[in-house]
Amino acid sequence: MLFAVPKKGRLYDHCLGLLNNIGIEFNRKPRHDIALVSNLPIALVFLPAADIATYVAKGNIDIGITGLDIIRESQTEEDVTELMRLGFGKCKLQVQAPVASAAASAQDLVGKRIVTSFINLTRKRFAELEGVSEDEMRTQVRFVSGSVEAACGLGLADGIVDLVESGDTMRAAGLHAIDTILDTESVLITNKHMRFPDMAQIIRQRVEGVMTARRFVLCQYNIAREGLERACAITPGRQAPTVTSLEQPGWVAVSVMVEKKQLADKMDQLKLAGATDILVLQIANARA
Ligand SMILES: Nc1ncnc2c1ncn2[C@@H]1O[C@H](COP(=O)(O)OP(=O)(O)OP(=O)(O)O)[C@@H](O)[C@H]1O
Ligand SMILES: O=P(O)(O)OC[C@H]1O[C@H](OP(=O)(O)OP(=O)(O)O)[C@H](O)[C@@H]1O
Repeated sequence: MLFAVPKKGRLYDHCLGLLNNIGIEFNRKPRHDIALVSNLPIALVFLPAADIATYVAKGNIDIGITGLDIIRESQTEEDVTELMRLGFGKCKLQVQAPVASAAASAQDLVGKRIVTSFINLTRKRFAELEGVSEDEMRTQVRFVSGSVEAACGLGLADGIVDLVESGDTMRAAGLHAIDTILDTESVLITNKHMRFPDMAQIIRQRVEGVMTARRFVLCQYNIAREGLERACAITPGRQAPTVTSLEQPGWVAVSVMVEKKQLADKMDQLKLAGATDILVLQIANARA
């Protein structure tokens, strides 16, 4: 099975970390864009993130990781199957204009000059704003391959469409966002005629396990049996809490998965409900 991974850029480190966490072992020789996995029948193919959706859609690659923005821009959503969102590479594709200009909404840029690396999504958005087909639109959309944020300052554009995460690049260029075209993140994709469905399922389950482990912690606490019902309502767990007896009569120990973002609140509530010795343990991996 051929598995495409971004060869550089924003997604590269995240992808290497993920491959490591799902137990994929490989040795990539310098300047080689293909690496055999030693413990599964998989070859990793390192490609520009921007091309991965096309390779997967056409069936030249079986499974891959890329951004949702790239899937939409390459117009491959009909041919690729999203296996799961991966929670990294999160950012927004936004229309931006110079802070010093009069443009306060994307509508104000209709008929003007827009520069972007996302030609198709930009044309679609401005055709919508103009209420005409893309062939009839007045707005001029020009492609540049990088450093898009420089285009307004250099006089090539009245506005740009580019990705924004922290907003630092945009602010440093004297721009501000006036419209959001897409919220994007990394996605694990395959194609409609996947040649190795069993292997894809294994990869999906492993990734799911890693993501669950990142999202949840294991919370353990002791509670008097009469407080158990209230405590279980606070921490119902994914399926149900594990309850074991303590040597101390009338007391039980509870072990339960809790979402990290709710943890502090849940611990406060458990304390109020009479729980003691509340411990929190990291989960290294998980499988439902
Ligand atoms: N600032 C960002 N924050 C989060 N994710 C981003 C950010 N910039 C890009 N991405 C995601 O990473 C993908 C690849 O972008 P990146 O700029 O790293 O590409 P690249 O392969 O280095 O290409 P290029 O040479 O054109 O910059 C994007 O399509 C998007 O999904
Ligand atoms: O909101 P921020 O956190 O500043 O991130 C946004 C920047 O990140 C991306 O570019 P990248 O740095 O990957 O380089 P590029 O311009 O060469 O694509 C994007 O094109 C923006 O320029």
